[in-house]
Amino acid sequence: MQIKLTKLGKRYNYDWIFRHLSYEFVSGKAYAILGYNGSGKSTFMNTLSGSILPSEGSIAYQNNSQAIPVDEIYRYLSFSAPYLELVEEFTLTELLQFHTRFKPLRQLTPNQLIERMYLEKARHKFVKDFSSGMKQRLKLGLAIYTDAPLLLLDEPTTNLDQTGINWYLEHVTENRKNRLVVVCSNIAHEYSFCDGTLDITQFHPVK
Ligand SMILES: Nc1ncnc2c1ncn2[C@@H]1O[C@H](COP(=O)(O)OP(=O)(O)OP(=O)(O)O)[C@@H](O)[C@H]1O
Repeated sequence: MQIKLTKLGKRYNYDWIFRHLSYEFVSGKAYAILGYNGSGKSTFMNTLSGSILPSEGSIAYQNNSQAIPVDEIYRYLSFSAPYLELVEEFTLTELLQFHTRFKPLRQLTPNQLIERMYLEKARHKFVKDFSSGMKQRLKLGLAIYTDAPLLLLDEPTTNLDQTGINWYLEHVTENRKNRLVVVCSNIAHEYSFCDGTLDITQFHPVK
């Protein structure tokens, strides 16, 4: 997966969130999008995922040298973010059955994923009854272990304790090979494994 951004800009009403942003993301590398709260990291991530359209400039996606139109890019990505909801009315087993109908896992069964997330005891529990840390481990497990060449992680260690943070770092680093990984963060340990950084504040328009 390769993503080329050319003079990309996004504004809400009269406010430019970022502008004149040209950058290239290449497969096999991990990148951190940095910036303080409210600086535009999530807006950038949502533009990258194709869920919001840029106000100016362009994004070109390529997978195995084949151009992917923006309205198809959702097929190639997995995404975890605090603002993306799990289907809470399902039990864990039902949720995994549902998820894998749309997106396959990376060479493991739903049962093996449950074990890898240390959620065996919650197999038949409704997701709405999970603790916030369990929900976050589930979101990350689904994103990291979905077979997609583009992995997008916004604030990945939200609600995780130190054990959960170590778990995230172990699994994301084990599963980043041959993929493009983009992490939005302002916490150093979340992106310690990244090869490149992009500071979104450098693309704020000068007032
Ligand atoms: N739909 C929207 N309409 C208008 N303004 C918006 C909208 N979404 C985000 N914004 C504004 O865009 C700016 C950047 O928000 P964004 O959520 O991208 O920042 P962030 O860097 O991800 O913040 P945080 O670290 O707090 O998650 C903020 O000023 C926010 O109010």
